[in-house]
Amino acid sequence: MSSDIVSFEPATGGELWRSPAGDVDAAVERARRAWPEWAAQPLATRIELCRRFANEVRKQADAFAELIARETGKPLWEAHTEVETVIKKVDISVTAYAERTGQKKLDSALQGTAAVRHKPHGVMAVLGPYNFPAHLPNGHIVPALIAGNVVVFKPSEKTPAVGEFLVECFHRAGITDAVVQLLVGGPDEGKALVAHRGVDGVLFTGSAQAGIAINRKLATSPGKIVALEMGGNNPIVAMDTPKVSDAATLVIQSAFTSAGQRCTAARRLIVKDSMYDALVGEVKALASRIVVDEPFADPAPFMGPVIDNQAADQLMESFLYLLSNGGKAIRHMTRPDDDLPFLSPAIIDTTAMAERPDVELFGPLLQVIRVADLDEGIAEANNTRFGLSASLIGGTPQDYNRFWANIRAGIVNWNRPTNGASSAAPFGGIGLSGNHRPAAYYAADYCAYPVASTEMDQPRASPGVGFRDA
Ligand SMILES: NC(=O)c1ccc[n+]([C@@H]2O[C@H](COP(=O)([O-])OP(=O)(O)OC[C@H]3O[C@@H](n4cnc5c(N)ncnc54)[C@H](O)[C@@H]3O)[C@@H](O)[C@H]2O)c1
Ligand SMILES: O=CCC[C@H](NC(=O)CCC(=O)O)C(=O)O
Repeated sequence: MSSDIVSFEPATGGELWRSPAGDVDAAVERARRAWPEWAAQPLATRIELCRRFANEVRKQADAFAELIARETGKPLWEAHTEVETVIKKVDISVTAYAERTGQKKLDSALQGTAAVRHKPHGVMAVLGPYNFPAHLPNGHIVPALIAGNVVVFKPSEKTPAVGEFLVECFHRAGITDAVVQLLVGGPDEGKALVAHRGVDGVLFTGSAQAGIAINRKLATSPGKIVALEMGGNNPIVAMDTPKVSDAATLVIQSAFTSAGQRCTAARRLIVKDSMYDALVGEVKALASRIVVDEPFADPAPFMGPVIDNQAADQLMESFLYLLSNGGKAIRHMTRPDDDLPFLSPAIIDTTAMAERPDVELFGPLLQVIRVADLDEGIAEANNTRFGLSASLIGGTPQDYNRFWANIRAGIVNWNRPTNGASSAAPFGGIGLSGNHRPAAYYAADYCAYPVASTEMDQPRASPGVGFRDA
């Protein structure tokens, strides 16, 4: 018998929400029964219901943002931006469905009509992370529904209250609670859902560790579509620029927005020797001005706590590991209260480390690596098994062309942060960051499969060669 799923407010440690884990078999069976009717609805009806969902979210925007801020610890202003992306996802997904999975027909007098159309897969399991508990699962759920799938959504065990709120908005919009179901649970329920024979697809956002476990589990189930959106060890490479202050701001935004809890956060500032003193000095000065506080504080903080004490402990340990293995602290990681997961933004020069661990340190911890030139910078940036996002700061258009051509990542930017990716573009990485099924605008691709047909309204055929005369 599994125990309750309980979520806590990171900023206070107080209990926020509690419920027993859900029944995986019952949820999948219910979804299977609901699928034929949902898939048979005209596309226009499914779109209309999703638009009503967006309206419901808009009506509840303040309450939703407040809950996101409480359950994740992110500042209220940032939680509001998450709610906005949830709303905007509907229009973007409608356009994406039409553009990427629309119908195509080619008429030919001899062969009839050649048509390409798309069909939904069936029951989609959506597994969500805690850092964007509404926006990222929603980025799978909405395209899946538009394409005609039904959804069993298991939110992160750390953010079930936001998951529940999101699902209730679908229900209030008139999408039944069999078409979008909430499944409360942790990794055990996640594993059971992934392996369930009634599930046709798994749309996962989370750590590389869990994504790899899912990939392994489904190695003998080629019939299930699997989209894995995982983490990164993202580089921001700084070459020469006279705009040091802007460059430093981009570095700070890349590394420390959401307390560094973004898959696209910059983990490594790779900086050309000639820029090192000026840029790192400015980044350090700006980092020391960052306000870290609880989500509703006035003045508003730049960042809140990390998700829980366990995450804070691991980040402190990682900082100390880097420090005791050749790293030089530029700005120490501090934790004012051992009982709460508030961390100060930390910066450490790891140039002298013989072996830098190629892991995702999911928090406000930026490593700095000094390089001689762009070629060394690109080589260092590619020195990772991940490949989600990468930015070049400064340099010339020729430098950016070289960077773009040689960097291994699904998102490559110039004089822009590594994070803050657009929902109107594909969003995904290579290596340990994803399995070549990018989300956001390209989510339409994995929510439906193409069916090719040739069609005539009457049987018409000639026997062809190799027949004797009748
Ligand atoms: N690429 C992206 O789009 C993207 C976006 C946001 C977050 N992330 C990544 O997510 C991570 C942070 O989120 P998290 O800690 O909640 O991730 P996580 O991997 O711990 O959990 C994600 C979800 O998977 C479930 N789960 C865990 N193990 C499972 C298993 N073996 N089988 C099935 N389900 C399992 C969890 O219960 C949760 O719902 C970071 O690594 C971050 O980079 C990636
Ligand atoms: O934490 C990971 C995602 C962060 C965010 N990316 C997106 O919002 C992608 C767009 C989408 O999925 O619609 C970022 O890059 O900051």
